Order: sequence, then structure tokens, then C-alpha cells
Amino acid sequence: MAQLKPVDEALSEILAHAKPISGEIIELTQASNRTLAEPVVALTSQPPFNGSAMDGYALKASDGTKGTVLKNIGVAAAGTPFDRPLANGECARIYTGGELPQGADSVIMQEKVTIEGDQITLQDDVADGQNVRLKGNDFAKDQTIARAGKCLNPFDISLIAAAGHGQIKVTRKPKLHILATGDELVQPGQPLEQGQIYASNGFGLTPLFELAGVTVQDFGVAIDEQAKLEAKLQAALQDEPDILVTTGGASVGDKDYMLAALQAIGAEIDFWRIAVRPGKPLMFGRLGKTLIFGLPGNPVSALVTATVFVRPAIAALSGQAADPKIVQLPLADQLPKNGPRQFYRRARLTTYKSGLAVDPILEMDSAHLSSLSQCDGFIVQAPFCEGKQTGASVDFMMLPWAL
Ligand SMILES: Nc1nc2c(c(=O)[nH]1)N[C@H]1C(S)=C(S)[C@@H](COP(=O)(O)OP(=O)(O)OC[C@H]3O[C@@H](n4cnc5c(N)ncnc54)[C@H](O)[C@@H]3O)O[C@H]1N2
Ligand code: MOO
Repeated sequence: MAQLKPVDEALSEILAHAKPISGEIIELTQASNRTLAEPVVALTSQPPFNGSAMDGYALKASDGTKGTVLKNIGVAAAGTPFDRPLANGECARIYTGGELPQGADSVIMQEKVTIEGDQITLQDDVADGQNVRLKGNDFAKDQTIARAGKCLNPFDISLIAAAGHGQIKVTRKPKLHILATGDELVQPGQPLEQGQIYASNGFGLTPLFELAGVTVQDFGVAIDEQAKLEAKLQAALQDEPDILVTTGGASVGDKDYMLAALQAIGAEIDFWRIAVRPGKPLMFGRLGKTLIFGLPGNPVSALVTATVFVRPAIAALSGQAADPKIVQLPLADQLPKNGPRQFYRRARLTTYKSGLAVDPILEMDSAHLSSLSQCDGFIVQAPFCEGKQTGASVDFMMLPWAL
């Protein structure tokens, strides 16, 4: 058998073909989890004026000595500025978010004054600039506030709104099609006959990919006949998705037609079989602009390889830096040594000596879904690496929903 391709080599080859796709303008309300196609530059300074951080009185710091009596000459409310400049010995009532009147440079909280008619007496000293948010202290007009390639989270979206943008340019959402294979597969909800199992892969892969920011269409199940598989593949490729993901038929059994069927319809296969566990028979190829991932049928293999190989490709197509989110954490238990393939070993987050740690799950079967469902991520073990003792540090690929 040909040498298995190392994981890093396979990933670099995949990423070399996953170039960022075109951009489109969208409403900011639709921006969650979308990736910026260009930097966002502030249309205004934030705050746009010198404003108060407290409900109280705007004054000149030169008048701000404890015991001073000031005359209150008006109100500066948020949205309704006070239009007269303050003279020495004067103050203005101001609310949080109100613009400082001209001449004022400081604010005293209302709890720190006593009031009598239109006069206030300061109960504390006031420093220059106290309780004032200076214009542009958050960001300045024309400042870049978010970089191209940033996948937008809710906090980013508020920032962009505060900078005045109702629309932004993001990369188009990649389109991803899924096709399963296997005579034995039955949709959940249907009765199961002898020898059949439920088709579970598409159900996990769809949200896994959607969380990564693509639009998914599931083309169902192809039966194990090469001509029928070719027809199904052609249907799934017809409107040129950015990615096609198949599961099953990737190994060497007489009914494993995926490689032959992909070649027969004209796909160029870049590689088949990787030194990865689980997921050895993974194939990667291309047809036109579509990247094709032939994942193994075993459910754990399919979901792990989708995480390790397909998600970075989605990130790259979306214009993001591929970021596998690997962190170093101590082991909460012993870790057995590894064999010849890079192992993505199921593991749970836990605590060890009152810090965050990972607990390896010993189940290794690539069809065992309940252990996969219990894991928070994968300990990444290089080929042939030695076992490790409790407390030793390991590389951990955290799943997006882990914490
Ligand atoms: N002689 C060898 N046999 C196998 C090798 C090998 O190197 N030599 N590799 C093994 C490895 S590793 C894997 S992984 C599997 C992958 O096989 P296939 O990709 O051909 O997958 P299938 O045979 O189609 O299915 C395997 C298993 O998974 C179930 N399955 C398939 N699709 C689904 C689905 N959509 N939902 C749920 N379950 C699914 C299927 O019923 C089988 O039980 O090959 C090993 N064999
Ligand atoms: O690679 Mo297979 O997924 O080990 O069973």
C-alpha cells in the first residue's frame, strides 16, 4: 500500500486549493458568524463628543474644590445638548451620555453634591476630566476597527454598528453539499430491517459545517453501485458547490466505489489515505472549482475528519486564517502511547489540581458514537509518540461547543 500522507502535508495541500471566495454586501443584522471581506473603518469617532459617564453636574475642574458653591444654569441630557457655554462658577445638570457643555471639562456625581434651589455645593474635590468620556477614546473616525478575515461575533457586530455601518462586505457563504453511500443505511424514524443501520453521518455533519459558516444541502444516500453513485455525485456537483463531502465507500472493500466513481466523473484526486486516526481512507480531490472530500463511512471517522480537514478548508474559503484552536492542557489521567497514525483521541475537559485539564477517553472504535458525544475535543498525539503521565501537558483540539 502507498505510504500514508502525514496530516500536516494533507492539510497544506487542501489549504493550497482553498482560496477565499468573492465578497457580497449584507445588512449588519445578518452579519453573525460571517467573515469580513474587507476591513471596517469607523465612520465616526466613538464617543462622537465629550460626554458624561455619570448622572451629575458638569463643571470646570478649576471650580472643583470641595465646598465650592456653583450655579446650575441648565440641563444637558443624552441626545439634547445644552447650548450655552459655562462661565466660571457655573455648572449644568448632566445625565449619563449627555454631551458636555462648552467650557465644562469634568463631571461630579450627583451623590457628591448638596442642592439648594439652583445652587449646588461640592462635597468632594473634582479632578480635571473626572467622569468624562473623551471624544474618540473608544475609536477615532477613519480608524480600522475590524480586519478583513475576521469572523464576526456578537461583540464585533455591536462595535461595527457603533461605528455607523448599516451594511458590510463579507465573503459569500460557501455552499457545501453532502452525499452518503451505503446499501445498509436507513433514515432515522423508519423501521430498521436485519443488517441495516441508521444513516447518522449527515445529521451531525450538517450542523458541524453550518457552525463553521456554510450553507449545507444534503443529497441523501447513494446505493453501492458505481453507475448509481456516479449519477448521484453528478447531481450533487451540478450547481458547482464550493465543497462536496461524501461519506462511506472510501476504503478497499469490493463495494467501496467512491474513488473509482469520482475518477470516472472527471474529478482529479489529489490524495487518498492519510496517516490519521480515525479516518485513514480519507480522499481529497477537485472537480472544477469544487473541493471534494471523500470521508470514511465510520461515523466517528467522518465527524473527526470533518473537524480536522473540512473545517479549516471552510475557514480558508471564507477568508479566515485557518485556526485549529489547539491549546496545551495538563492530563487528568495517563495517556497511552500512540501507533503510526496521528491520533485525534476523544477527551473530556475536567479539572486537575484545581486547573482546567483533559481526561482521555479510552474508547477508540471509529464507530462508537456515545464516546464521541461525551468528548469536548481531541488530544492530538503525533505518530509513535510515547505515553504520558498524569499532569503532563498535551495538545488539545477544543470543539467549538466545548465550554
Ligand atoms: N481491509 C481493510 N478494511 C478497512 C480498512 C483498511 O485499511 N483495510 N480501513 C478501515 C478504516 S480505517 C475505515 S475508517 C473504514 C472506512 O470504510 P468506508 O469509508 O468504506 O466506509 P463504509 O464501509 O461505507 O462504512 C463503514 C461503516 O460506517 C457505517 N456508515 C457508513 N455511512 C454511514 C452513515 N451515513 N451513517 C451512519 N453510519 C454509516 C457503515 O454502515 C459501516 O458500518 O474501513 C475500514 N476497513
Ligand atoms: O480510520 Mo478508520 O477511521 O481508523 O476506522
